[in-house]
Order: sequence, then C-alpha cells, then structure tokens
Amino acid sequence: MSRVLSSHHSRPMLLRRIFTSLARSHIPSSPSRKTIPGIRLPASPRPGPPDLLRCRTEMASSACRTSPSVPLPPSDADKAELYRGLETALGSSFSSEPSLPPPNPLVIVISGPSGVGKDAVIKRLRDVRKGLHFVVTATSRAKRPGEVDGKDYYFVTKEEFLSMIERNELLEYALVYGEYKGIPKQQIRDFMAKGSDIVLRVDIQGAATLRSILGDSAIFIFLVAESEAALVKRLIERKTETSDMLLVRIATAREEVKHMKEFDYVVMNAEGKLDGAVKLVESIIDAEKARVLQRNVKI
Ligand SMILES: Nc1ncnc2c1ncn2[C@@H]1O[C@H](COP(=O)(O)OP(=O)(O)OP(=O)(O)O)[C@@H](O)[C@H]1O
Repeated sequence: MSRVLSSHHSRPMLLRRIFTSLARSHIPSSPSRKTIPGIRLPASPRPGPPDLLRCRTEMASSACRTSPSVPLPPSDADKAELYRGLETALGSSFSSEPSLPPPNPLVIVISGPSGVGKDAVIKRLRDVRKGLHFVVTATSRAKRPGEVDGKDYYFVTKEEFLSMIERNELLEYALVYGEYKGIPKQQIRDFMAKGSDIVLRVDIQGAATLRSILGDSAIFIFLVAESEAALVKRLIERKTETSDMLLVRIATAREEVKHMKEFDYVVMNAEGKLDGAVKLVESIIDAEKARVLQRNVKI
C-alpha cells in the first residue's frame, strides 16, 4: 500500500479509485448470482435503484447531492416511519429471510494415544454441549458388569457382526484382541438427518481409516498430554492396566504422536485442565459452524 501512495497520484484520487474498484468487485452485476456448492451465501442483496448504487462510489458527484425521487423522512422521524421510508426509497421491502442457511451437521473425530483423556473429554463434552450425538459403537465382545446395551455399546454376537459387515452397514470396523468393534452408518445418518453433530471416539488407526473414507469432510482432533511423562503418570494412576499392558500402550503412544500432522486440530489436555481442553474443542466446533465453505459429510 505504501508503494502505491508514494506514486505520482494524489491521495484522495487514489482512495477514490481503490474504493470504486472494491465497490465494483462487491456489487453484483445482475440479481442472479451463481451459487457455489458447499458455500453458504447470504441471501442475495436486492439491488437498489442504480443511481443509489452509483452514489456509493461517487459520493462527490452532483447527482448524488440531489434529493432522491421519493423524499425520505427526517432522521429524527419515528423509527417505524424511517424504516418504511427507507423501504420506499429503495423500491422494495426489507427481507426477514435468515441471512444464512443452517450450517451442515459436523462429524467430529476425537482421537489420541491411550490414556490421553479421550473418554474424559467426551464425557465432559456430553455434559456441557447440546446438539451433539456421541456414536455408540457396535461390538461382539461380552457385556461387562455395569455396561448398558445401546448406551456403552451395541452388544451383538459375532455372527450378527459379520452379517453387518456383509450388508455394508459399518462405516469402519476393526478386530481388536479377537473381538469386533465397528461404527454403524445408520445411526450417524439418523442423527445427522435430525441436525445433530456427530462425535466419534477412535484410536489413531481408526482415525486413519476414517480419514481415508471421509477425507476432509470430517473434522479430526488429536488430543495430547502436556508431555510423555504426564501421559505415563496418568495411565499409571488410572490403574486399569498391568505393567505389560502399560509398556505396550506407552510404546504405541510414542509411535502414535508422529501421526499428529494427519489431523486438523491438536488439543492439549493438560493435568487438571480438562475444562480447558473441552472449551477448546467447543471453540473448534463453533469456528467450524462459521465456515463459509462448509464441510459436507456423505455417509
Ligand atoms: N486433564 C486431566 N487431568 C487429570 N487427569 C485426567 C485428565 N484427563 C483425563 N484424566 C484421567 O486420565 C486417565 C485416562 O483418561 P481416559 O480414560 O479418558 O483416556 P483415554 O484416552 O480414553 O484412554 P484409552 O484410550 O486407554 O481408553 C483417566 O483416569 C482420567 O480420569
């Protein structure tokens, strides 16, 4: 900009030129605007009388200093009268149509190494955020005491699981320690149809598979602890693994952290700062809702 201002043009003239060219690039040349798939465009502004549009860029011209054909109420007029007067001057009533269509439902994949706090973050998110559906995974493993069918998992037999695979009913599935786990597609479709955002909790391998299926249409969030040492302490304190299992999980976590760059966002879940991590996830959701170019998941 400073290079432009130091040229031989006078400053007011340059400003007028810049303003004119900006205005030209923003004012639709015809009322029918092309729509771009995936982009939420506000309702097309109704073009006003051409002389008013010209006045936006040519404030100094004599035509703009003359009164409009329909006299406007004075600025201190009653609000309703001023509103109606402006409508009359512009030649059409003001639209009450929403400025934007509702945003597309999101699919949010939350992943990260074992012990990083995926369950903890999701549990808190469930408490603080409405409009999210937390996908219930189908599994062939036996129900453990306290687990509820349809809440913790959908418990099915191995035969039922295999026929779900055959009928292509699963978005992604894996055989983990001899038991099947998979994500039912219909559940996601049903909740997306109701306008809910979908949250999926998967391990790093599952996230890689989902990325290959969903590409950039879903949002991938990688949770990390503040350090490897903090992650190890958290896993030890959880007291759910034997030493051998801990060793495998920690060695795996070392490899998994290398996959962070394949994700869209990284969220730190630091010791005692669970709420901060959840807030950041919420901010990501809010920002995604405000995207002009909306993600569009097809399942
Ligand atoms: N911010 C935090 N501060 C302190 N403790 C935490 C925090 N987040 C989670 N934890 C604790 O760390 C342990 C591991 O968390 P969690 O079970 O949610 O991890 P996970 O990623 O779901 O693990 P896995 O993949 O092995 O199931 C739990 O005991 C949990 O209560």
